[in-house]
Amino acid sequence: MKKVYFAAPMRGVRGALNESRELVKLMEDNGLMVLTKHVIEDVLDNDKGMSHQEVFERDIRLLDEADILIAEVSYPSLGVGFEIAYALLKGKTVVALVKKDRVESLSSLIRGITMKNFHLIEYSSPNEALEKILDKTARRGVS
Ligand SMILES: O=c1[nH]c(=O)n([C@H]2C[C@H](O)[C@@H](COP(=O)(O)O)O2)cc1CO
Repeated sequence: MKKVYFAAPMRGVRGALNESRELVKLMEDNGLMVLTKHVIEDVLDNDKGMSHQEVFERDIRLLDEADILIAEVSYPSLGVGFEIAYALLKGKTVVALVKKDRVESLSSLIRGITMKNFHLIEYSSPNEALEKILDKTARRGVS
C-alpha cells in the first residue's frame, strides 16, 4: 500500500481545510495509507501536549517513511514549504495541489520548481484532485 505524507497548513492559512479533509477520506477510500492525519485536525499538536521538537522529529520520521508527499499549497504555510523541500531533496515524488482560483497567489519558488520529481496539480474539487493524484502515482510506479 502506498504511504502518503499529506502536508497542509496548520499554523499557516487553513483556507483549504475542508477540501483537505475530504481529500484525505477519498485517498483512504482508494487504497492510499495517509500517515499524517494530524494535519487535518482542529487542534495543533503543540496544544495537545507535544513539544515543538517532538513534532519535528515525528514529522521527519514520517517523511522518511513515506513513498510520496502530497501537499496542499493553495494557502501559505512555512511548514508545508519545508516539507516539500525536504522530500524533494530526499528524491521522493512530490505532488503539490493548488485550487484553480488560487494559482496566481502561489509562491513563484513553488510554482517554478523544475525538479523531475515535482508535479503541480490544479484542482477544482477534491474528487478531481484524487483522480489526478492516482494518475500521477500510477504512471510513476510508486508502490
Ligand atoms: O502542530 C503541528 N503539527 C505538524 O505536524 N505540523 C507540520 C505538518 C504540516 O504539514 C505542516 C504545517 O506547517 P504550518 O504549521 O507552518 O502551517 O507542519 C505543524 C504543526 C503546527 O505548526
